[in-house]
Amino acid sequence: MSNPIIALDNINVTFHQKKRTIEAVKNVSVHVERGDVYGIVGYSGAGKSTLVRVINLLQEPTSGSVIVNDETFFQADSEGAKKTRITNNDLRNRRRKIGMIFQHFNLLNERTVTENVAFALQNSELPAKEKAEKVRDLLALVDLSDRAEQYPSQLSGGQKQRVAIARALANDPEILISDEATSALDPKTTNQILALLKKLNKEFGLTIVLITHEMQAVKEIANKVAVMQDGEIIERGSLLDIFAQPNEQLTKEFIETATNIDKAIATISAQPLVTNLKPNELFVRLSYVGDTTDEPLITGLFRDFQVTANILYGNIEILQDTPVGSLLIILAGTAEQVKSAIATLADHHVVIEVIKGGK
Ligand SMILES: Nc1ncnc2c1ncn2[C@@H]1O[C@H](COP(=O)(O)OP(=O)(O)OP(=O)(O)O)[C@@H](O)[C@H]1O
Repeated sequence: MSNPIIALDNINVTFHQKKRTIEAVKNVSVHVERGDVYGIVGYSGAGKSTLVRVINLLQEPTSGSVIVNDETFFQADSEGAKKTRITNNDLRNRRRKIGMIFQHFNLLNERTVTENVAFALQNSELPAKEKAEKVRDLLALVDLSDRAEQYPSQLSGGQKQRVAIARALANDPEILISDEATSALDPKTTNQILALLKKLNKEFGLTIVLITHEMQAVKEIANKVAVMQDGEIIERGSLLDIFAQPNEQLTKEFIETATNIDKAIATISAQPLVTNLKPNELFVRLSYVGDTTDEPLITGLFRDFQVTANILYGNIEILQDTPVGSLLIILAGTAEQVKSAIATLADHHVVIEVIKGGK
Protein backbone atom coordinates (compact mmCIF):
# COMPACT_ATOMS: atom_id res chain seq x y z
CA MET A 1 0.00 0.00 0.00
CA SER A 2 1.25 3.49 -0.74
CA ASN A 3 2.04 5.91 2.05
CA PRO A 4 -0.81 7.93 3.54
CA ILE A 5 -1.37 11.24 1.76
CA ILE A 6 -1.57 12.89 5.18
CA ALA A 7 0.42 11.51 8.11
CA LEU A 8 0.05 13.38 11.38
CA ASP A 9 2.01 11.70 14.15
CA ASN A 10 2.11 12.48 17.86
CA ILE A 11 0.73 15.95 17.30
CA ASN A 12 0.53 18.25 20.29
CA VAL A 13 -0.79 21.80 20.12
CA THR A 14 -0.46 23.78 23.32
CA PHE A 15 -1.54 27.40 23.63
CA HIS A 16 0.20 29.35 26.36
CA GLN A 17 -1.87 32.21 27.59
CA LYS A 18 -1.04 34.61 30.39
CA LYS A 19 -2.61 32.63 33.17
CA ARG A 20 -3.30 29.27 31.65
CA THR A 21 -2.12 26.65 29.26
CA ILE A 22 -4.57 25.06 26.83
CA GLU A 23 -3.70 21.67 25.44
CA ALA A 24 -5.92 21.85 22.37
CA VAL A 25 -4.50 18.69 20.74
CA LYS A 26 -2.84 15.98 22.78
CA ASN A 27 -0.59 13.41 21.16
CA VAL A 28 -2.88 12.74 18.21
CA SER A 29 -1.85 10.58 15.26
CA VAL A 30 -4.01 10.41 12.14
CA HIS A 31 -3.18 8.80 8.83
CA VAL A 32 -5.39 9.65 5.87
CA GLU A 33 -5.09 7.45 2.80
CA ARG A 34 -5.42 8.83 -0.71
CA GLY A 35 -9.09 8.86 -1.69
CA ASP A 36 -10.39 8.72 1.88
CA VAL A 37 -13.24 10.82 3.13
CA TYR A 38 -12.05 11.02 6.70
CA GLY A 39 -14.64 12.35 9.14
CA ILE A 40 -13.51 13.84 12.45
CA VAL A 41 -16.41 14.38 14.82
CA GLY A 42 -16.54 16.02 18.20
CA TYR A 43 -18.30 18.71 20.14
CA SER A 44 -17.25 22.33 20.02
CA GLY A 45 -13.88 22.84 21.64
CA ALA A 46 -12.72 19.24 21.15
CA GLY A 47 -9.77 20.44 19.08
CA LYS A 48 -10.94 19.47 15.60
CA SER A 49 -10.20 22.78 13.88
CA THR A 50 -6.84 23.10 15.55
CA LEU A 51 -5.93 19.58 14.43
CA VAL A 52 -6.87 20.03 10.77
CA ARG A 53 -5.20 23.44 10.60
CA VAL A 54 -2.01 21.56 11.41
CA ILE A 55 -2.22 19.75 8.07
CA ASN A 56 -1.28 22.87 6.08
CA LEU A 57 0.53 24.50 9.01
CA LEU A 58 -2.06 27.23 9.41
CA GLN A 59 -1.48 26.03 12.94
CA GLU A 60 2.09 25.01 13.69
CA PRO A 61 2.10 22.14 16.19
CA THR A 62 4.02 22.38 19.43
CA SER A 63 5.49 18.98 18.63
CA GLY A 64 4.94 15.99 16.39
CA SER A 65 5.36 15.38 12.71
CA VAL A 66 3.32 16.50 9.72
CA ILE A 67 3.97 14.70 6.45
CA VAL A 68 1.83 15.47 3.40
CA ASN A 69 2.39 13.65 0.13
CA ASP A 70 5.60 12.18 1.52
CA GLU A 71 7.00 15.62 2.22
CA THR A 72 7.84 16.62 5.78
CA PHE A 73 6.11 19.91 6.53
CA PHE A 74 7.06 19.90 10.18
CA GLN A 75 8.86 17.75 12.71
CA ALA A 76 9.78 18.36 16.35
CA ASP A 77 10.23 15.68 18.98
CA SER A 78 9.01 17.80 21.84
CA GLU A 79 8.16 21.36 22.79
CA GLY A 80 11.20 23.57 22.34
CA ALA A 81 13.19 20.77 20.64
CA LYS A 82 14.98 21.40 17.38
CA LYS A 83 12.40 21.54 14.61
CA THR A 84 12.41 20.87 10.91
CA ARG A 85 10.03 23.01 8.90
CA ILE A 86 9.25 23.43 5.22
CA THR A 87 10.31 26.84 3.83
CA ASN A 88 7.63 29.53 3.63
CA ASN A 89 7.94 29.62 -0.12
CA ASP A 90 7.42 25.87 -0.50
CA LEU A 91 4.58 25.97 2.00
CA ARG A 92 2.79 28.65 -0.04
CA ASN A 93 2.97 26.41 -3.10
CA ARG A 94 1.90 23.26 -1.27
CA ARG A 95 -1.04 25.03 0.35
CA ARG A 96 -2.55 25.63 -3.08
CA LYS A 97 -2.92 21.86 -3.34
CA ILE A 98 -4.85 21.74 -0.07
CA GLY A 99 -8.25 23.37 -0.52
CA MET A 100 -10.29 24.50 2.47
CA ILE A 101 -13.95 25.29 2.97
CA PHE A 102 -15.53 26.74 6.08
CA GLN A 103 -18.84 27.14 7.86
CA HIS A 104 -19.11 30.84 6.98
CA PHE A 105 -17.92 30.47 3.37
CA ASN A 106 -15.33 33.30 3.66
CA LEU A 107 -16.23 34.85 0.29
CA LEU A 108 -15.27 38.35 -0.82
CA ASN A 109 -18.56 40.24 -0.69
CA GLU A 110 -17.47 43.03 -3.04
CA ARG A 111 -16.63 40.57 -5.81
CA THR A 112 -18.81 38.56 -8.12
CA VAL A 113 -19.01 34.78 -8.07
CA THR A 114 -16.61 34.62 -11.03
CA GLU A 115 -14.18 37.02 -9.36
CA ASN A 116 -14.28 35.06 -6.11
CA VAL A 117 -13.24 31.88 -7.88
CA ALA A 118 -10.70 33.68 -10.10
CA PHE A 119 -9.13 35.17 -6.97
CA ALA A 120 -7.75 31.74 -6.10
CA LEU A 121 -5.91 31.75 -9.45
CA GLN A 122 -4.21 35.10 -8.99
CA ASN A 123 -0.80 33.48 -8.52
CA SER A 124 -1.35 30.82 -11.15
CA GLU A 125 0.84 30.88 -14.23
CA LEU A 126 -2.06 30.04 -16.52
CA PRO A 127 -2.68 32.55 -19.35
CA ALA A 128 -5.71 34.80 -18.74
CA LYS A 129 -7.84 32.98 -21.30
CA GLU A 130 -7.25 29.61 -19.66
CA LYS A 131 -7.93 31.07 -16.23
CA ALA A 132 -11.29 32.36 -17.45
CA GLU A 133 -12.06 28.96 -18.96
CA LYS A 134 -11.09 27.23 -15.76
CA VAL A 135 -13.38 29.46 -13.71
CA ARG A 136 -16.24 28.75 -16.12
CA ASP A 137 -15.61 25.00 -15.86
CA LEU A 138 -15.53 25.15 -12.06
CA LEU A 139 -18.79 27.07 -11.92
CA ALA A 140 -20.35 24.50 -14.23
CA LEU A 141 -19.04 21.73 -11.98
CA VAL A 142 -20.77 23.22 -8.94
CA ASP A 143 -23.84 24.05 -11.00
CA LEU A 144 -23.58 27.82 -10.68
CA SER A 145 -22.99 28.92 -14.28
CA ASP A 146 -26.13 31.03 -14.22
CA ARG A 147 -24.95 32.93 -11.14
CA ALA A 148 -21.52 33.88 -12.46
CA GLU A 149 -22.06 37.64 -12.36
CA GLN A 150 -23.96 37.82 -9.09
CA TYR A 151 -22.57 38.87 -5.72
CA PRO A 152 -22.47 36.68 -2.60
CA SER A 153 -25.28 38.69 -0.98
CA GLN A 154 -27.57 37.57 -3.81
CA LEU A 155 -26.95 33.88 -3.13
CA SER A 156 -28.41 31.32 -0.73
CA GLY A 157 -26.15 29.64 1.85
CA GLY A 158 -25.88 26.50 -0.27
CA GLN A 159 -24.94 28.52 -3.34
CA LYS A 160 -22.32 30.46 -1.36
CA GLN A 161 -20.81 27.19 -0.19
CA ARG A 162 -20.70 25.97 -3.79
CA VAL A 163 -18.78 29.12 -4.78
CA ALA A 164 -16.39 28.37 -1.90
CA ILE A 165 -15.99 24.80 -3.16
CA ALA A 166 -15.28 26.02 -6.71
CA ARG A 167 -12.69 28.42 -5.31
CA ALA A 168 -11.13 25.66 -3.19
CA LEU A 169 -10.81 23.48 -6.31
CA ALA A 170 -9.26 26.18 -8.52
CA ASN A 171 -5.68 24.96 -8.10
CA ASP A 172 -6.56 21.29 -8.59
CA PRO A 173 -5.99 20.29 -4.99
CA GLU A 174 -5.49 16.68 -4.00
CA ILE A 175 -6.85 17.33 -0.53
CA LEU A 176 -9.93 19.24 0.56
CA ILE A 177 -10.39 20.18 4.22
CA SER A 178 -13.97 20.86 5.15
CA ASP A 179 -14.30 22.67 8.49
CA GLU A 180 -17.97 22.50 9.50
CA ALA A 181 -18.89 23.37 5.91
CA THR A 182 -22.50 22.28 6.27
CA SER A 183 -23.13 23.46 9.82
CA ALA A 184 -24.86 26.69 8.79
CA LEU A 185 -27.08 25.01 6.18
CA ASP A 186 -30.54 23.47 6.37
CA PRO A 187 -30.80 19.67 6.03
CA LYS A 188 -31.76 19.66 2.34
CA THR A 189 -28.97 22.04 1.35
CA THR A 190 -26.57 20.09 3.56
CA ASN A 191 -27.39 16.96 1.58
CA GLN A 192 -26.78 18.75 -1.72
CA ILE A 193 -23.36 19.95 -0.56
CA LEU A 194 -22.47 16.49 0.79
CA ALA A 195 -23.54 14.95 -2.52
CA LEU A 196 -21.24 17.38 -4.33
CA LEU A 197 -18.33 16.48 -2.04
CA LYS A 198 -19.03 12.80 -2.59
CA LYS A 199 -19.00 13.33 -6.35
CA LEU A 200 -15.65 15.16 -6.16
CA ASN A 201 -14.25 12.28 -4.13
CA LYS A 202 -15.56 9.57 -6.45
CA GLU A 203 -14.92 11.23 -9.80
CA PHE A 204 -11.67 13.04 -9.13
CA GLY A 205 -10.26 10.96 -6.28
CA LEU A 206 -10.18 14.05 -4.07
CA THR A 207 -9.13 13.17 -0.52
CA ILE A 208 -11.43 14.89 1.94
CA VAL A 209 -10.96 15.59 5.64
CA LEU A 210 -14.33 16.53 7.04
CA ILE A 211 -14.64 17.98 10.50
CA THR A 212 -18.06 18.37 11.95
CA HIS A 213 -20.24 17.97 15.03
CA GLU A 214 -22.89 16.35 12.82
CA MET A 215 -22.65 12.56 12.64
CA GLN A 216 -25.31 12.66 9.95
CA ALA A 217 -22.84 14.40 7.60
CA VAL A 218 -20.15 11.84 8.35
CA LYS A 219 -22.62 9.03 7.80
CA GLU A 220 -23.48 10.32 4.35
CA ILE A 221 -20.00 10.46 2.86
CA ALA A 222 -17.14 9.34 5.10
CA ASN A 223 -15.42 5.98 4.84
CA LYS A 224 -13.44 6.52 8.06
CA VAL A 225 -14.32 8.22 11.30
CA ALA A 226 -12.40 9.53 14.28
CA VAL A 227 -14.14 10.83 17.39
CA MET A 228 -12.40 13.66 19.24
CA GLN A 229 -12.85 14.73 22.82
CA ASP A 230 -10.72 17.09 24.92
CA GLY A 231 -7.92 17.20 22.37
CA GLU A 232 -7.70 13.43 21.95
CA ILE A 233 -9.01 10.90 19.48
CA ILE A 234 -10.97 8.53 21.68
CA GLU A 235 -12.18 6.15 18.99
CA ARG A 236 -11.59 5.60 15.29
CA GLY A 237 -12.29 3.11 12.56
CA SER A 238 -14.10 2.46 9.33
CA LEU A 239 -17.55 4.03 9.12
CA LEU A 240 -19.14 0.60 9.11
CA ASP A 241 -17.25 -0.65 12.17
CA ILE A 242 -17.93 2.50 14.12
CA PHE A 243 -21.64 2.41 13.32
CA ALA A 244 -21.98 -1.31 13.90
CA GLN A 245 -20.04 -1.46 17.15
CA PRO A 246 -19.16 1.81 18.83
CA ASN A 247 -17.22 1.36 22.06
CA GLU A 248 -17.08 4.77 23.67
CA GLN A 249 -20.09 6.48 25.21
CA LEU A 250 -19.48 9.67 23.21
CA THR A 251 -19.34 7.71 19.95
CA LYS A 252 -22.64 6.09 20.87
CA GLU A 253 -24.14 9.52 21.51
CA PHE A 254 -23.02 10.77 18.10
CA ILE A 255 -24.38 7.70 16.37
CA GLU A 256 -27.66 8.12 18.17
CA THR A 257 -28.00 11.59 16.65
CA ALA A 258 -27.80 9.98 13.22
CA THR A 259 -29.96 6.91 13.82
CA ASN A 260 -32.37 7.66 16.71
CA ILE A 261 -32.19 4.03 17.82
CA ASP A 262 -32.14 4.96 21.54
CA LYS A 263 -35.33 6.93 21.04
CA ALA A 264 -36.93 3.91 19.37
CA ILE A 265 -35.81 1.67 22.26
CA ALA A 266 -37.29 4.09 24.81
CA THR A 267 -40.62 4.36 22.95
CA ILE A 268 -40.97 0.63 22.38
CA SER A 269 -39.90 -0.25 25.93
CA ALA A 270 -43.00 1.60 27.14
CA GLN A 271 -45.36 -0.49 25.04
CA PRO A 272 -47.47 -3.20 26.77
CA LEU A 273 -45.81 -5.99 24.78
CA VAL A 274 -42.54 -5.07 26.46
CA THR A 275 -43.79 -3.87 29.86
CA ASN A 276 -45.74 -7.15 30.18
CA LEU A 277 -42.94 -9.33 28.84
CA LYS A 278 -43.61 -13.02 29.64
CA PRO A 279 -41.03 -15.21 31.43
CA ASN A 280 -40.18 -17.09 28.21
CA GLU A 281 -39.64 -13.88 26.23
CA LEU A 282 -36.61 -11.69 25.62
CA PHE A 283 -36.67 -8.14 24.29
CA VAL A 284 -33.48 -7.78 22.23
CA ARG A 285 -31.76 -5.56 19.76
CA LEU A 286 -30.07 -7.19 16.81
CA SER A 287 -27.47 -5.20 14.89
CA TYR A 288 -25.86 -6.38 11.71
CA VAL A 289 -23.74 -5.22 8.83
CA GLY A 290 -23.57 -6.33 5.24
CA ASP A 291 -24.75 -9.54 3.65
CA THR A 292 -26.30 -10.83 6.85
CA THR A 293 -29.19 -8.48 6.17
CA ASP A 294 -30.01 -10.35 3.04
CA GLU A 295 -30.39 -13.64 4.82
CA PRO A 296 -33.79 -14.77 6.06
CA LEU A 297 -32.47 -14.70 9.59
CA ILE A 298 -35.73 -14.22 11.34
CA THR A 299 -37.62 -16.97 9.53
CA GLY A 300 -34.64 -19.25 10.21
CA LEU A 301 -35.09 -18.78 13.95
CA PHE A 302 -38.48 -20.45 13.83
CA ARG A 303 -37.56 -23.05 11.26
CA ASP A 304 -34.43 -24.21 13.06
CA PHE A 305 -35.20 -23.52 16.73
CA GLN A 306 -38.95 -22.96 17.01
CA VAL A 307 -38.17 -19.51 18.38
CA THR A 308 -40.68 -16.88 17.32
CA ALA A 309 -39.49 -13.36 16.63
CA ASN A 310 -41.89 -10.49 16.89
CA ILE A 311 -40.36 -7.50 15.11
CA LEU A 312 -41.31 -4.25 16.85
CA TYR A 313 -38.95 -1.90 15.02
CA GLY A 314 -36.57 -2.18 12.13
CA ASN A 315 -34.14 0.23 10.58
CA ILE A 316 -31.80 -0.50 7.71
CA GLU A 317 -29.39 2.14 6.55
CA ILE A 318 -27.16 1.96 3.54
CA LEU A 319 -23.68 3.09 4.55
CA GLN A 320 -21.05 3.02 1.83
CA ASP A 321 -23.32 0.81 -0.28
CA THR A 322 -23.57 -1.68 2.58
CA PRO A 323 -26.75 -2.36 4.55
CA VAL A 324 -26.46 -1.75 8.29
CA GLY A 325 -29.48 -2.94 10.21
CA SER A 326 -30.99 -2.66 13.63
CA LEU A 327 -34.01 -4.67 14.73
CA LEU A 328 -35.86 -4.50 18.02
CA ILE A 329 -37.60 -7.82 18.53
CA ILE A 330 -39.17 -10.07 21.13
CA LEU A 331 -37.83 -13.60 20.99
CA ALA A 332 -40.04 -16.32 22.50
CA GLY A 333 -39.23 -19.97 23.14
CA THR A 334 -37.75 -22.23 25.79
CA ALA A 335 -34.55 -21.01 27.41
CA GLU A 336 -32.63 -23.74 25.59
CA GLN A 337 -34.13 -22.85 22.18
CA VAL A 338 -33.52 -19.14 22.61
CA LYS A 339 -29.93 -19.80 23.66
CA SER A 340 -29.29 -21.85 20.50
CA ALA A 341 -30.99 -19.22 18.34
CA ILE A 342 -28.82 -16.46 19.83
CA ALA A 343 -25.66 -18.54 19.32
CA THR A 344 -26.57 -18.98 15.65
CA LEU A 345 -27.22 -15.28 15.21
CA ALA A 346 -23.84 -14.54 16.77
CA ASP A 347 -22.23 -16.99 14.33
CA HIS A 348 -23.69 -14.86 11.56
CA HIS A 349 -22.00 -11.75 13.03
CA VAL A 350 -25.21 -10.37 14.39
CA VAL A 351 -24.64 -8.42 17.60
CA ILE A 352 -27.31 -9.26 20.16
CA GLU A 353 -28.07 -6.98 23.06
CA VAL A 354 -30.68 -8.12 25.57
CA ILE A 355 -32.67 -5.06 26.58
CA LYS A 356 -35.20 -6.78 28.84
CA GLY A 357 -36.04 -10.28 30.13
CA GLY A 358 -34.08 -13.45 30.49
CA LYS A 359 -33.89 -13.42 34.28
N1 LIG B 1 -5.28 30.53 18.87
C1 LIG B 1 -5.72 30.00 20.02
N2 LIG B 1 -5.30 30.49 21.22
C2 LIG B 1 -5.73 29.95 22.38
N3 LIG B 1 -6.59 28.94 22.48
C3 LIG B 1 -7.06 28.41 21.33
C4 LIG B 1 -6.67 28.93 20.05
N4 LIG B 1 -7.30 28.20 19.08
C5 LIG B 1 -8.05 27.29 19.74
N5 LIG B 1 -7.92 27.40 21.07
C6 LIG B 1 -8.55 26.56 22.11
O1 LIG B 1 -8.28 25.20 21.78
C7 LIG B 1 -9.40 24.37 22.07
C8 LIG B 1 -9.83 23.63 20.82
O2 LIG B 1 -10.41 24.53 19.88
P1 LIG B 1 -10.86 24.10 18.41
O3 LIG B 1 -11.38 25.33 17.73
O4 LIG B 1 -9.77 23.36 17.77
O5 LIG B 1 -12.05 23.11 18.73
P2 LIG B 1 -13.15 22.55 17.74
O6 LIG B 1 -13.36 21.13 18.11
O7 LIG B 1 -12.76 22.82 16.34
O8 LIG B 1 -14.41 23.38 18.14
P3 LIG B 1 -15.24 24.43 17.26
O9 LIG B 1 -16.04 23.60 16.33
O10 LIG B 1 -16.05 25.17 18.28
O11 LIG B 1 -14.22 25.30 16.58
C9 LIG B 1 -10.45 25.29 22.63
O12 LIG B 1 -10.38 25.26 24.03
C10 LIG B 1 -10.05 26.66 22.11
O13 LIG B 1 -10.52 27.68 22.96
